[in-house]
Amino acid sequence: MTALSSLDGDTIAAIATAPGRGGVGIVRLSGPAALAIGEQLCGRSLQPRHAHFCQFSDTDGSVLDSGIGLYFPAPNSFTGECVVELQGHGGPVILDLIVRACCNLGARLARAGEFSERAFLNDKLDLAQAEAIADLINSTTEQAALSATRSLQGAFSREVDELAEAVTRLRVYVEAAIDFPEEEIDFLADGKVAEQVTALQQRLQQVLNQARQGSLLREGMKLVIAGRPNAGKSSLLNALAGQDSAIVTPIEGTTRDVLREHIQIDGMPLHIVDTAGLRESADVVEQEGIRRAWEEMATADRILLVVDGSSPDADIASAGLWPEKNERLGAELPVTVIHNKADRSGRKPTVIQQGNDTVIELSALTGAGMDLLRDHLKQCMGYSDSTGSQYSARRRHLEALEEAAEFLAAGQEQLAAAGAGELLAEDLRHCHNALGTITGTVSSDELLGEIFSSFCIGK
Ligand SMILES: Nc1nc2c(c(=O)[nH]1)N(C=O)[C@@H](CNc1ccc(C(=O)N[C@@H](CCC(=O)O)C(=O)O)cc1)CN2
Repeated sequence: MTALSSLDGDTIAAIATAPGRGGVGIVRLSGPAALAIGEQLCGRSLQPRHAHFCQFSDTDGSVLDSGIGLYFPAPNSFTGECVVELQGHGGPVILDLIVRACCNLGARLARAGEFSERAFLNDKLDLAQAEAIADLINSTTEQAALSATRSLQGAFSREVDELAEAVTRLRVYVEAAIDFPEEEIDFLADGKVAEQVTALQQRLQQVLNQARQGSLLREGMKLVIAGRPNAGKSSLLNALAGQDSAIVTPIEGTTRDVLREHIQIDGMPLHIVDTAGLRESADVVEQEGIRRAWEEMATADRILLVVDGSSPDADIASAGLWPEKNERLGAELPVTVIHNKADRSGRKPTVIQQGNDTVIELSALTGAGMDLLRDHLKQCMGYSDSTGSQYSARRRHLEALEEAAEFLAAGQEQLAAAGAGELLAEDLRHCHNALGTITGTVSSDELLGEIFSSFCIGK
């Protein structure tokens, strides 16, 4: 882990614009010596927040480039430190020369994410906002980009902070009640503490639902297509992807390895994995493909179990996989059974709810029923394109929210079972800490290192 959780007083430099060629390229300096280095390079004094056109000169006086010098005095800058931008021409060689000149004057090369990390450590951004910067830069759909912008502007952090404050208020009340042991039970009942915990749980659930949607936009849903050979798995992949990415033949066992496709359904990113047909096989290559199929299923957000619906034993064929599935992956798997080949079975495209299982009749060949499947997948993931996501979120945030919810539930149980204020107070404290890891009021060097080192250099 290289990232530091404290500021080291160094002045850092890096190219802030994308690698490669562009009209303009920016070298950014941040730290106490940024102004001195910037003024030396620009050969003139820099007024705060003024764009100065100047020649950027090396230490030996030779002109490297001409461009704009821009000075943001601390603390009113992106990092909260003294920042100087040298906006030159966007060529990789010339920008490297400018960075090198900065380093010759006392700056050092910035690590990945170090500008954002400094902005975080100087309280310019909280952790969720800093993560939103990376998510904005890396977003692949319009929806994902706009929700990352909302997170960057603090929409998600505000919700989390409000929750954390409400948890603290309640904890303070409960702790005060503990200080009066003989009246504790009354205090807890009078304050309607149980009701307040329930209200908190509901609010947390709302934030969690929003965050799930936001995380989905970033991470995408993993959909694994599985089933017996020749059920039409690859045709289903092609129908979803809208192109012939999988080789479809009538020969059993055509897909021997896993095939991956990335698509989006109304802005919801989907990682589709097509797998080898599940059957007993003596062929070692096929066996390996089948082993990988099970491996992919174990980490799926949803499995589409494809069955040849035109075969008289369609139901048996799907049921036939279950003992094996339960044995290998456990019973709690998100599965949708696809009765494919509706064009041959003559059944109408429909969605049927069978207990916990959903069965969809469709034809990957003609496309009949594919819309039902797409709607079903959006529904499964709680994705609605009409509302869009209010903000972006990461898996890390979901885990923290889930942990916070578990502590609230545990606290609620303590209260119901024993009216025990102390245990509730302790659960509320843990709940608060879990929420704090989202915005970074609670963080470790390790977590910060992990987050910022995955940013690009110059960010
Ligand atoms: N040229 C340039 N463009 C850029 C950036 C940059 O660093 N340089 N950004 C880099 O990511 C993004 C914009 N983000 C920024 C965030 C804060 C401040 C800043 O100076 N904040 C001060 C002053 C605020 C004010 O005057 O209202 C502050 O917060 O105190 C600048 C850029 C995108 N565009």
